[in-house]
Amino acid sequence: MALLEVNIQQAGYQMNKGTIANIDFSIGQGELIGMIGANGAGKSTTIKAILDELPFIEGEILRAEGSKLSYIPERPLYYQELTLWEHFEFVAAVEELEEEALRYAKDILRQFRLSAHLHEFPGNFSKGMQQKGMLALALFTKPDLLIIDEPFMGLDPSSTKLLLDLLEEERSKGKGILMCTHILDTAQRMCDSFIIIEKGRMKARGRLDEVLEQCGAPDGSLYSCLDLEDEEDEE
Ligand SMILES: Nc1ncnc2c1ncn2[C@@H]1O[C@H](COP(=O)(O)OP(=O)(O)OP(=O)(O)O)[C@@H](O)[C@H]1O
Repeated sequence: MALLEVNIQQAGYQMNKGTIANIDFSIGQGELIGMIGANGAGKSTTIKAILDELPFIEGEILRAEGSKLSYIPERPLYYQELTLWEHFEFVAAVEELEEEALRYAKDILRQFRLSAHLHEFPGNFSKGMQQKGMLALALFTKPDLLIIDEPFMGLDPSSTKLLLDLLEEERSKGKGILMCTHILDTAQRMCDSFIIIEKGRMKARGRLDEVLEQCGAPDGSLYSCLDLEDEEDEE
């Protein structure tokens, strides 16, 4: 079976008031899916539904038995009283990870040029450093399924390149990845398939040529799929 099957009839922040509706897709091994949509379209809400963090959901979210999920939120979240490295030790203890996982963590942190900051508090890091720390925390647990909200936010070009390489490596090992991003040209190059969300509904789903066809722009790009007028301030 797929790593994740999502079938949301309706879900939202208030009982019986759906912010998102009719969203269904699945993620298989080695698949990288891009979730695309304007600000306020419902991408983060869809992720919250998958993580079972919404007060109200009608539908079904099925995970492959025993599969491990890592989620990287849009805004980095750290424990105030722990240093960067203590976060890794804490997660390793809670998840009963082998010593090998901590070695892998050190390797990712070195590549992200965070080795000199292991014993500092992430609350004092720059935005990009905080984001890299979160990415390393998600990756070192070796999840089967990775859900990432805006992974490129705040990353400098070399960190972006490194992240792209790491995601590619994870995918080649059979991991499934769901990524929300506004960086459309990168998404278009990297992702196997796309989910286009507009006003809380799934406007299109499939490979690039399929979503472009469904958006009525067979010769366009992902930009053509976004109704750029569809911002939250529209009444
Ligand atoms: N905690 C919340 N309570 C009530 N409504 C919310 C909450 N969070 C988001 N919403 C609303 O749900 C709708 C979808 O928001 P969501 O955060 O899913 O958008 P998004 O596609 O992730 O946007 P962005 O690209 O800006 O991150 C918006 O109208 C937003 O105002």
